[in-house]
Amino acid sequence: MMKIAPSVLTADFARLGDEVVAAAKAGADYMHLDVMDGVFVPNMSFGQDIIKCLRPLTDITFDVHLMIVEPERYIDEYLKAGADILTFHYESTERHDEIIDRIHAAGVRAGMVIKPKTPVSVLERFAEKLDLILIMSVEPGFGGQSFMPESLEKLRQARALIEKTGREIDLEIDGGIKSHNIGLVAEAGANVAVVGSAVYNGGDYVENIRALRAAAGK
Ligand SMILES: O=C(CO)[C@H](O)[C@H](O)COP(=O)(O)O
Ligand SMILES: [Fe+2]
Repeated sequence: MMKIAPSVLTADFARLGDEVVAAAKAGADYMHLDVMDGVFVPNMSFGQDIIKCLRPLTDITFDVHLMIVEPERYIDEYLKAGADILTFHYESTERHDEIIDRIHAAGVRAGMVIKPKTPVSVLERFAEKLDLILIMSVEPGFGGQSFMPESLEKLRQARALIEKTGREIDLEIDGGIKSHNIGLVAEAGANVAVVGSAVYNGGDYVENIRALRAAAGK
């Protein structure tokens, strides 16, 4: 079953709480929260205080995607704010093992994400302890970009890596996912689809999520 993780990046930030609750009620599996610092990516979004305010509004799984340099500086803040899955970029730090261990020590699931130009092979030495692998199918920083088809091969490689571990690891895809390509990413091995604009940019959220799930074909 494909999990749908709406990204609030293109939601109405003036009504952020309502937007999160609406997607959760519309049948989302995870809520994908994109944190950007204006340094790791050329854009800023929101930080731990906003997530802390959203936390009491819903019990949906908070899937936090950190796009910040040296995430080791802020990990504890996001753990306290209520992340259920905390995912950081391979490219953003040199302290990968320490970060994963600190996330696990808080009883939270740890994820690692790679940008489009980073090969899946960098994940090999961490796969044994990751709970989620995230493949970016756009350059991180902005919602509403087009899906990069090269990421299908990376999904296949990441799925093979996950199978080698014999562990249950979510394989998530993020960027440009719509009804017309969600079936392809499902076939390539993704079991979690981040969907920003296809949920929040118009239409009814229940219908948008239902259409994506149907198009995923699983
Ligand atoms: O991490 C992200 C961008 O860096 C977002 O999660 C992603 O872009 C979602 O938006 P859309 O589905 O509109 O592409
Ligand atoms: Fe994201």
